[in-house]
Amino acid sequence: MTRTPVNVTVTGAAGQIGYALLFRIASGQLLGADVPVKLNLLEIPQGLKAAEGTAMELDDCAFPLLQGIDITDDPNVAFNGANVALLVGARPRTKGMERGDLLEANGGIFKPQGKAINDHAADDIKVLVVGNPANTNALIAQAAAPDVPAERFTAMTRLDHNRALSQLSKKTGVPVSEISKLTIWGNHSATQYPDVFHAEVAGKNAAEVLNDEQWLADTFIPTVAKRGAAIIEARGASSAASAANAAIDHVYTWVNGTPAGDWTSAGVVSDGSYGVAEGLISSFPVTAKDGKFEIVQGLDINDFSRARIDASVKELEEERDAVRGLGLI
Ligand SMILES: NC(=O)c1ccc[n+]([C@@H]2O[C@H](COP(=O)([O-])OP(=O)(O)OC[C@H]3O[C@@H](n4cnc5c(N)ncnc54)[C@H](O)[C@@H]3O)[C@@H](O)[C@H]2O)c1
Ligand SMILES: O=C(O)C[C@H](O)C(=O)O
Repeated sequence: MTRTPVNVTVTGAAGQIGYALLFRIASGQLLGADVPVKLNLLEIPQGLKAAEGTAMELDDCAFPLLQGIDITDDPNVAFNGANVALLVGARPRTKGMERGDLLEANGGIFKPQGKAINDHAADDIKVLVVGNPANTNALIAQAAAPDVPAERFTAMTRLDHNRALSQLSKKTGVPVSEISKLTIWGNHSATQYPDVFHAEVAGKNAAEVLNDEQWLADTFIPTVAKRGAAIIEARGASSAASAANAAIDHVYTWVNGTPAGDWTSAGVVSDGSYGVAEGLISSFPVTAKDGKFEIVQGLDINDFSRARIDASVKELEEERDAVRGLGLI
């Protein structure tokens, strides 16, 4: 193997998403089957021992692409030279915690991590925030990294995108491989808006194929938007393997590009497109080319979509204002 390994930093490495993610990264699914990787795992002190156990298992897989594993509880060490950073570790909401408390607790994680990325990561750093509230955590990290181009900070809505693909496939009987141009707009929360109006199902407009606004409003949108809660209810724990899968999809697409004639969804810094306030990290339809996401331009937004996009963006604005009030951005 002559190629220099890509440094991939994963935070929350000892958590359930970490466990589903690390083996796939090490086997080449994140970046490509010919790209060697070095893993840097960041955990809090209580998580270090479990992370060491996972590293032992990674060793035991003898992955040809895995060129080393470092484990630390110091963000300055974990992000040193990082080319890709997956920010998974976050503070979950616990009993009695208000929304402001949750944002503040996560600010205490994502602000120093953003600063460590600013000070120590490689020039080509790409950041994906998975830990919730993902969009606003990404905003906090991005604001703490003024020397890194803002567009390198992204938030994960690919899981929502994949959930929407699957629901549409079930409804229409058309395989997911023949569904394109779906969009998740807004926040990775229950206000998100999965939009089929530009989607194609076996080459035909999805909304016309469905011809059922009631199903969209009463079944499809809530099923996708509340899927995270449904998984927690069923499993007693939040989605892990599907979240790890979406993180793999997000970064693989970012690095290797979207297929011709299709797009995906990602939380990216708004440039004001579609009336989304500039600077918010909101989900958009995006293409990826040459290692860059670009917001798909020129889509007609009907009244049904406009109201739902605006509602989710309003929630993002409220979260932004709350973290601004807390001095986190
Ligand atoms: N965006 C999405 O689509 C999506 C989907 C599923 C889950 N999530 C979110 O991902 C996050 C992780 O989920 P999980 O199931 O792996 O949780 P988990 O509780 O199993 O693991 C989280 C890990 O993060 C670690 N951690 C906490 N603070 C840290 C810090 N400051 N630095 C490094 N590590 C830290 C913890 O020790 C723990 O090992 C949660 O916030 C969850 O809500 C997001
Ligand atoms: O962790 C959660 O609250 C749910 C998660 O974001 C998901 O969409 O599965």
